[in-house]
Amino acid sequence: MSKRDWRKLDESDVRVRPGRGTRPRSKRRPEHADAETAMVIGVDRGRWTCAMESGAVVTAMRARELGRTPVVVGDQVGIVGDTSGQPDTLARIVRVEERTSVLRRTADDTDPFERVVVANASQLIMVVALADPPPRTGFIDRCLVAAYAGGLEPVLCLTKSDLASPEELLALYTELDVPVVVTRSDEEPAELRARLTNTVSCLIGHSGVGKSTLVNKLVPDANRAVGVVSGVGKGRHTSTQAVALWLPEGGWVVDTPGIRSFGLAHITPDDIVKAFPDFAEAAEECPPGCGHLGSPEDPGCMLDELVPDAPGRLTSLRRLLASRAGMDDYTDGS
Ligand SMILES: Nc1nc2c(ncn2[C@@H]2O[C@H](COP(=O)(O)OP(=O)(O)OP(=O)(O)O)[C@@H](O)[C@H]2O)c(=O)[nH]1
Ligand SMILES: [Zn+2]
Repeated sequence: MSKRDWRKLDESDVRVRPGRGTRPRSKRRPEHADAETAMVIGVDRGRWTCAMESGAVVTAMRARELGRTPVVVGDQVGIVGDTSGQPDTLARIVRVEERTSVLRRTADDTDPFERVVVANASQLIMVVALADPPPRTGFIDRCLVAAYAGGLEPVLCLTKSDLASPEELLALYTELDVPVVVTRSDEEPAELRARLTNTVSCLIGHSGVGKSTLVNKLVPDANRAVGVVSGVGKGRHTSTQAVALWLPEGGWVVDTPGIRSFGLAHITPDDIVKAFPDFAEAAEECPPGCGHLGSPEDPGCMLDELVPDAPGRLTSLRRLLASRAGMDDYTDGS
C-alpha cells in the first residue's frame, strides 16, 4: 500500500472518517461545490497535510481567497485541485468548516499571541506521571480550564502506576467528574485505547511523563507517520508541531510535542462555570463581572447561596477559577 495512504486496512474496515456525522455546514462558493472534505493532520511552513475521506494523504496550500484564515490540525477543510495524494502534487484548501472545539497554546517569547493549535478534538487527554516526574496539580487545573472553555472533555491519564498509587491525586478530581485512566508501561493501555477509539483526542503532557511511550503503543507506526507529515525530511522542526496520528482501531490522536500548556488569557470565569450545568444557572444571577470565587473576592456570588449535593465540588470548581485568576503567575514549569 502506498506510503501516502493514511489507512493500512481495506476501506470497508474503516468505521470512522474525519468529520463523521457532526460536520457543520458552511457557505459554499458555487465554484467550489465540488470541493472534497478532508481533515488537517499536520502543518509545516505554509503547507498543510490533509487526510482525505478517500484515504489519500494530500499536501495542500491555502487558497489566496482565504487570506490569513488560520488552518490548524484537526480542522475540517474543503479541498480542490489535485487530491490524488501522488508525490509532488499540491491541492488547495478553499474553505475551513466551523470548529466544534478549540485548544489554544500559550503566548511565548517567540509569539505574543495565543493561537489555536488543535481544532475539533472531542477530548483532551492530560498525561500526568504519578511519579518521576511528580504530578503537578497546577498543570492539571490549567488543562481543565482550557478544556472546559474550549469545548473538549478532559480526561486524566495517570502514567507510571508501577511507581506510585493514584489515590491521592484521584481524590482531587473526583468531585469534578473528570474521567481517569491509569496506565503503566509494562501493561497494554486497553482502557485508554477504548476511550480514544472513533474520537479525535488531543494528548498533552510535560516532558518525561511517558507520553511517547503511550503514543508508540497506541499508534504502532507513529514515527513513520510523523515522517509522512513532515513531508521533507524528518527534521526537528516537526517535533514542536501538533500532529494527528491515525489509530488502527479508528479515530485520531493528536500529539502535541513541545506544547506544554494552553492559553488561558482570554478565558473568563463564566466560560469555566458554563461547563458545569449544576452551577451555571445560579451563576447567571451573579453581579456583572463576578469571578465566582465567593466572598471576600466576589461578594454577592450566587454560588455561595447554592447548597450543592457535593460541597467539595464547589470547592474544586473554585480551585479551577483561582488557577485561572492566578495565571499571571503562571510559568511553564509549574
Ligand atoms: N517506571 C515507569 N517508567 C516509565 C513508564 N512510562 C514511561 N516510562 C519511562 O519514563 C521515561 C520518559 O518516557 P517517555 O515516553 O519518553 O516520556 P515523554 O512524556 O514522551 O517525554 P518526552 O519524550 O521528553 O516528551 C522513559 O525512560 C520511559 O521508559 C511507566 O509506566 N513506568
Ligand atoms: Zn458568581
